[in-house]
Amino acid sequence: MWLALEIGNSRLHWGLFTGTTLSHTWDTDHVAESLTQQLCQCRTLDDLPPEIFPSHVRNQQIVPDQTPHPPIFLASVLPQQTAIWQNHPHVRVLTLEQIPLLNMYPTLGIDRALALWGAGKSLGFPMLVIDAGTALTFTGADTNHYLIGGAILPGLGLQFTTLRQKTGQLPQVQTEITCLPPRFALNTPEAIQSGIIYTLLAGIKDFCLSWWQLFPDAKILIKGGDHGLLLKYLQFQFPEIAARLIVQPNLIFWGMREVVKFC
Ligand SMILES: Nc1ncnc2c1ncn2[C@@H]1O[C@H](COP(=O)(O)OP(=O)(O)O)[C@@H](O)[C@H]1O
Ligand SMILES: CC(C)(COP(=O)(O)O)[C@@H](O)C(=O)NCCC(=O)O
Ligand SMILES: [K+]
Repeated sequence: MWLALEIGNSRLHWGLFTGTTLSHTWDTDHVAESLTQQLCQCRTLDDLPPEIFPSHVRNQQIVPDQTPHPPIFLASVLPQQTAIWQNHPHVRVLTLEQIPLLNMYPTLGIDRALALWGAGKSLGFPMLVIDAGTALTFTGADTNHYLIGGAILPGLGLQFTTLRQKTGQLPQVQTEITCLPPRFALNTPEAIQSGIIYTLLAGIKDFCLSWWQLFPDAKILIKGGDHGLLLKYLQFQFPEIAARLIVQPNLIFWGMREVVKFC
């Protein structure tokens, strides 16, 4: 048994594996430094505090009582959180060197590399992964596992939040709406929704078309906290693109499973 922990910019993503079988996933908030001591002293899974091992997972009784603390394989894009976890006796920090993708650059996010590796190994290369997380990223590799590259932009939630935080009179607006706003809006909330959502959708469409120009018929997978919303909006606006995207929220864990096999 082992735990997979991905530390993203918004939250922690957990996976519980038995061998290569992913049995449970859950998300938690980032960990406060004050919890570090307590974490280091946990000897069994049950010792883990509810902030880490929430009751809705614990109550499923997926692990017998007194199960020794399993190793935690950690992939993080947040140095402050890595610092909190890396001295934990059960934590093993994964690095880019362990991922067999070719042509990676040193500052590539390990979340992007792992998701792409997991997607490609499971469903075949060429592969493009769209991660609709805090940031929205595109990351692609060709048939030879050679990183073609990608792009990074503020994610859906972040676009709304930044607009509010960095302006004098723009409100926080709902990211979740039941139908698309009018393109040319006559009130502030809908003008913000129109601007962010239509440009994001046009951008996603453009990246997908560019990918299919390079690799006709190649797969595109989508994941991340906002994948559901973006896909829903995409279905309204560009249904033919939406129909070709494959949803797989657990790509990171697929990638970690591939890498951990060799640890
Ligand atoms: N329960 C939630 N907590 C935080 N963010 C959420 C939640 N549900 C959806 N989101 C959306 O998901 C985005 C973060 O995506 P996620 O993949 O969890 O992030 P990361 O991997 O970067 O930590 C947020 O910007 C927000 O718009
Ligand atoms: C682009 C990211 C911020 C995405 O992080 P996320 O939104 O998934 O939390 C992260 O992958 C990162 O810090 N990357 C380093 C730069 C790069 O990949 O080129
Ligand atoms: K992520």
